[in-house]
Amino acid sequence: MPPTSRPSSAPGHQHGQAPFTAVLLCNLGTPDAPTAPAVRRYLAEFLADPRVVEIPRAAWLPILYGLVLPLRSRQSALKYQTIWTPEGSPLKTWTERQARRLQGWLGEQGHRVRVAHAMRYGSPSIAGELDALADTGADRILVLTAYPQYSGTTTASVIDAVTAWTRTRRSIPELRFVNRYHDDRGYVQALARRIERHWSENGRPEHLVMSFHGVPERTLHLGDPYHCECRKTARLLAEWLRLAPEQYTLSFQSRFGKAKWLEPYTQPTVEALARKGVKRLDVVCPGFVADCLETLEEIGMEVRDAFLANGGKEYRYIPCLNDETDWIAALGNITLQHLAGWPTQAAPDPRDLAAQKERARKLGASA
Ligand SMILES: C=CC1=C(C)c2cc3[nH]c(cc4nc(cc5[nH]c(cc1n2)c(C)c5CCC(=O)O)C(CCC(=O)O)=C4C)c(C)c3C=C
Ligand SMILES: [Fe+2]
Ligand SMILES: [Fe+2]
Repeated sequence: MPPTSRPSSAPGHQHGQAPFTAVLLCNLGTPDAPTAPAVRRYLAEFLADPRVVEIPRAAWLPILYGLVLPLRSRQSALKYQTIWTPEGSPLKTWTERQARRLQGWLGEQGHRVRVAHAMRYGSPSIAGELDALADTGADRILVLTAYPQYSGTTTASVIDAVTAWTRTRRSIPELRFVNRYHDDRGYVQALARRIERHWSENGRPEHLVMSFHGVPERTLHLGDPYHCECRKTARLLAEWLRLAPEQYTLSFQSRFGKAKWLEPYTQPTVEALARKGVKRLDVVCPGFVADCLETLEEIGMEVRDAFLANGGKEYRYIPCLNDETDWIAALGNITLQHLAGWPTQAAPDPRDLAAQKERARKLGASA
C-alpha cells in the first residue's frame, strides 16, 4: 500500500475513494450582492443566531423582523456599495484567496491536504462544504476559523454549525477545531511585519490605534475570553513593534444595538486623540484577518472622517493580513500544529488511484 493512502475501512471513506485530510477555513460571511434584499437575507441569518444576539428569541425576533432588518438592510447595502469590487465582496474574495494559497503553501511543504473555505452565514455554507468534503472521501477535517481571538459570538457559532452538520451524517469524519491563535508567534509577527512595511513606505505615525471588533460587555462578565485575548494580541504586537504604552491604544469598533459594548469605542477614541493634538494617526485591525465592510468602510472611511473633522491631519488605515505571504505561512504552521498526530499526506493522488486500479485489475484477472 502506498504510504499516502489509508485503509478503506476508515470512517467517512466512500467506496472507490482514497481517504484524505481536509482543512475548512471558516469566516463570518457576507451578502451575495450590495443590495437591500441580499443584505437582508444575510443579516436575517446572522442576527437570528442565538450566539450573536443573546436575547430570548420570543423578544428578539419581532424586533429583528419589525425594526432592524427593514432599516439596517437599506443602510448597510449603501455601505456595502462603497466597498464592493468587480469580484464581489472583499471578505469573500480574500477568504477564497487565503484558502487557495494555504493549500499551495501546504503543498510546497509536502503536505497533500485539501483546503476548502466556508462562510458561517450565507454561501458557501459550512454544511455544504462539509458535505462536499465528506462525500469525496475526507475522513479527517480540521476546522480553522478566521477569528484569531475566541468569542462565543463567532468561534462557538462555527462549532455549532459544524456539530449541527454531524447530526445529518451517518459516518462522521474525525473533526478538530482551532479555537484560537491570538498569541501565535507567526500571526503576531505577520501583523508586526505588515505594520512595519507600511511605516517604511509611509513614515511612522504619532500614534497607533489597534481596533478590534467589539462584543457586548456582558459577554466578558459571563466568561467570554474574547476581551482578554484581544488585549494579549495587542500587548504582543506592541512588544514586537517596540511601542511604549503611550504610543498605542487598544479600542473596540462596530458597536451594534443599545447595550454597553467593550470599551473604549474606536471612533470616540480617535476623536479624542485628534482633539488632544495628534495629527498623524494609523489604525490597524488585528482581529480581522481579511478586509471587509467593518475595516474598509467603518475604519477606512467613517472613522477617518471623524479624525479629520476633529483636527487630525493624516490618517492611515493599515490593511488586514489578507493574502500576505507571511500570514499564509503562519496559517500553514497553525494548521500543521493542529494536524500533528493525524497523517497529513493523504490527499488522493491520481498516481495512487491508477496503481490501485491496476492491482485490482491484475487480481481480477488472476482469480
Ligand atoms: C472579528 C470578529 C467578529 C466578532 C467578535 C463579531 C461580533 C459581532 N458582530 C455583530 C454585528 C455585525 N457584524 C457585522 C459585520 C462583520 N462582523 C465581523 C466580525 C465579527 N463580528 C466581520 C468580519 C464583518 C464584516 C462582514 C462583511 O460582509 O464584510 C454586521 C454587518 C454589517 C452591518 O450591517 O453593519 C453586523 C450587524 C454582533 C451583534 C456581534 C456580537 C455580538
Ligand atoms: Fe460583526
Ligand atoms: Fe460596522
